[in-house]
Amino acid sequence: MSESVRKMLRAKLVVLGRDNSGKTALCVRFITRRFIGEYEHKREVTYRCQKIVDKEAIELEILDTVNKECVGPAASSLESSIKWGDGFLIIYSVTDRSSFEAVSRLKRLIDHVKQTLGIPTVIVANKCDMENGRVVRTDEGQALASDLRSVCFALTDNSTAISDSMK
Ligand SMILES: Nc1nc2c(ncn2[C@@H]2O[C@H](COP(=O)(O)OP(=O)(O)OP(=O)(O)O)[C@@H](O)[C@H]2O)c(=O)[nH]1
Repeated sequence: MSESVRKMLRAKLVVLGRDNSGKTALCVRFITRRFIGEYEHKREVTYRCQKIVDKEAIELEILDTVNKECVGPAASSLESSIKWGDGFLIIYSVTDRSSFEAVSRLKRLIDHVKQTLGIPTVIVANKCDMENGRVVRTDEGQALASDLRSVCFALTDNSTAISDSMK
């Protein structure tokens, strides 16, 4: 098939994680390549953008969720978001242990809803610039990612490192 008629690949990504872990900051940074301090935090937003992945253009839809618990009234909304997604980013803050503990629960829910263990999931350790406030060690993040058969990235959303890793 010629390049011009070839359909563009599409993927739907869902960004999950506890409140204040940095989901929106990460999405905004990914889309705009800038760290922006002021933005709408408490709203679920779907971003659309095109990126080049492995030399191929891909149209991404990125769902930035608001914090939803795996149990209780918000659970069905969380499950709907998971059903919608093709791939997942689970983000925690290295300064907040409860956000780290939420990662396993979210990953288990993804596996349960998708009924398979092979769903692409990346775990993101965020706020690595806040070394003084760190309560989750790097090796804990790596061990968890390995337990959950996921990839783990350490990021800080307001450094240049992220823009390089996310180009
Ligand atoms: N120092 C530092 N602050 C960050 C980083 N990422 C996000 N923040 C800040 O952390 C706060 C929470 O970030 P958000 O992106 O709103 O977090 P969220 O997960 O979307 O939060 P909810 O909307 O409550 O679910 C904001 O004040 C951000 O500016 C980071 O890498 N380093």
